[in-house]
This record gives sequence, C-alpha cells and structure tokens, in this order.
Amino acid sequence: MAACTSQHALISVKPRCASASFSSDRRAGNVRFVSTTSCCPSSRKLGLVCASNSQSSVIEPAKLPSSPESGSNPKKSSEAALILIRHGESLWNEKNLFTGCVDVPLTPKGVNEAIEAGKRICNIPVDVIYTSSLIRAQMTAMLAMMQHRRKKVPIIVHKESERAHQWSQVYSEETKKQSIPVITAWQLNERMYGELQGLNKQETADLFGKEQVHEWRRSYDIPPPNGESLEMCAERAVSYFKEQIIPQLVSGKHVMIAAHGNSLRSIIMHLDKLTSQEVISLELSTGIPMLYIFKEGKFIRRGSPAGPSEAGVYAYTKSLAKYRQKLDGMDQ
Ligand SMILES: O=C(O)[C@H](O)COP(=O)(O)O
Repeated sequence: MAACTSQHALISVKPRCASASFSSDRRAGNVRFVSTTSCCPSSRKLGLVCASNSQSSVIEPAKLPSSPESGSNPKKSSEAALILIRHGESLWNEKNLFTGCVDVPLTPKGVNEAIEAGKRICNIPVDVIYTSSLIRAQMTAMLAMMQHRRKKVPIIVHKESERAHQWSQVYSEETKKQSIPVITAWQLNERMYGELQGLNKQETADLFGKEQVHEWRRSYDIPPPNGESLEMCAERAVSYFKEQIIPQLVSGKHVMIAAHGNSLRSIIMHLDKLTSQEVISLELSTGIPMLYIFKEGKFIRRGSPAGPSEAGVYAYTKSLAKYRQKLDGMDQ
C-alpha cells in the first residue's frame, strides 16, 4: 500500500452549475477521488476480487408512478430523487477515535453540519427517510429534515415489537399526509470496526504503521481485526438498499438515506459502479448531501453541494424544478 499512497494526488472538483449534468461524473462536492494509476500488488489483487463481484447500477426498467409531491405529471415523469447524507461530526470523530458500531451522538459542529445539510436539500422532495440504527445518523436525518420547506414532520417507524408498532400509530389521515416515515435499519450502520473501536486513529497508525491502518480503513476486502471489511459491510448495506429502498424508488417515492462513511461508500460503489480499486480513494465528508436521480432503472448523479445553500449546485431535472416552483407558490 505504501507505493500507492505515496503516488496518490488529490483531485478536488468544484460543484457545477444547475444546468450541468453529472451523469458520468463520479467526482463531486464532498466526494474526493485520488489518482490510482500506479498500483501496488495488493491493490491489483483487490481489483480482481472486485471484477468477479461487480454489481450493475442498472436494474430492470419499471413503471414509475410519480409521487403527488413531485408536482409532475405521472405519465410523463418517471423519476425519483435519492439523497445520501453521511452524518455530521460525532463526538468520536472529533476525538479521532474509531467508532464503527459504537453509538455516539453528534458534536455541536455535527448538529450544525446536519442543519446546513438540510438547507442544501430543502427544495428536493422527500417521501421516506432511511437511517441506520445509530443515533448520529438519526440526529442528522431529523435535523436536516427540519430545514425542509415542505415542513413535514419526520416520524420514526417503530417495528421492534408488535406493541411498539401498535402504540405509535397515527389515527389521522391528514396528519399522516404531513408526516414522513423514518425507517431505521441496522443494515445501514457503520462498518463494524472490530477491535479498533474506541482506539485513537493516529495512535493506531503509530503502533501498526500507516499503511496497515490505511488498508484496514480503505481497502475493499481486508477487515480490521475481528471487524468488517467494506465488502462485508456492502453485503448487508447494498442488499438492504436493493431489497428495501430500490422498490420505493421504483414506485416513485423520493428517498433520503442518512448513514455512515463506509455504509454509504459501499452503496455509492454500487450506484457508480466503482471497482474495488476505485473505492479505496472514495472519501465522504460529514454532513454533505449527494443527490441521485433514479430514472428508467438507472441512477444518475446530479451533484453534491460544497456551498452553504442548494442554489446552483444540483443539476435540477424538470420535475425537481417543478417541485421547487410549487414550494415557492406555497410560500406566497
Ligand atoms: O467509524 C469511524 O471511525 C468513522 O465513522 C469512519 O471511519 P473511517 O474514516 O476510518 O472510515
């Protein structure tokens, strides 16, 4: 890994204007890619593993009824928005500790990041929210959604027991219409970091070597001691995405996912068809939302803002622009 790391060059890409298309661009806003032209043997090995495991981001085209919220004609429009947000800074991000599945809340900075994330997506329709079972992702989802111009109330769906489900029912159709279900799923949790959980990242690198720790943190198929590799994390996160979330998009629902650096890396790897070599260089910042459009069975990246507002950073589709106009109309 040392050879790879030393030859990496950081590429940062500025967000594009609203009219630009991101369809074939894997680099945007919070997603940083690093050149991997010269690879070490272990990276080549990863590439081979990926080739046999590579997943297509195209699923069978389906009939896609549009949500009434989208403000578009269901016959003409067949697209749904997918927003991905990594949680804001957590107390252990701040302390530079390996966190994984330890359930740590946001810092005040993380709270602000979640609020800013919400402002960036305040004009994009959301019908259903998925988060991990960890509080940092749930706080981020809630804080972000509270910034939305549509002012719907995000409500956690409790299905841990029959009673929890029954006791959290809402008995007004009108109130339900003004709510957004928030579905929590352990499958979207951060990759389990095994015996690194709670250790300081810098001290671990000093102890085991920078290359070893980079391999544990970023390689596709090398797990940290007694933890999950990205590949293992993808097995649950991408399966959940395919089984539970894609059907929502197919039915025209606009979806937001608030999750974690590595569970989202595995989902982005799937959406953008990254190889196991390319995913090594994929880094997600805390609290920066990415937007994809699901259309005719394909996922198209539409941008990721680096600025403080959503204006001019997402490549709006026609129906997203219509939805935004509708919100403008509601304000008047
Ligand atoms: O779990 C953690 O420690 C972080 O959320 C992600 O860690 P990473 O940057 O090592 O992937």
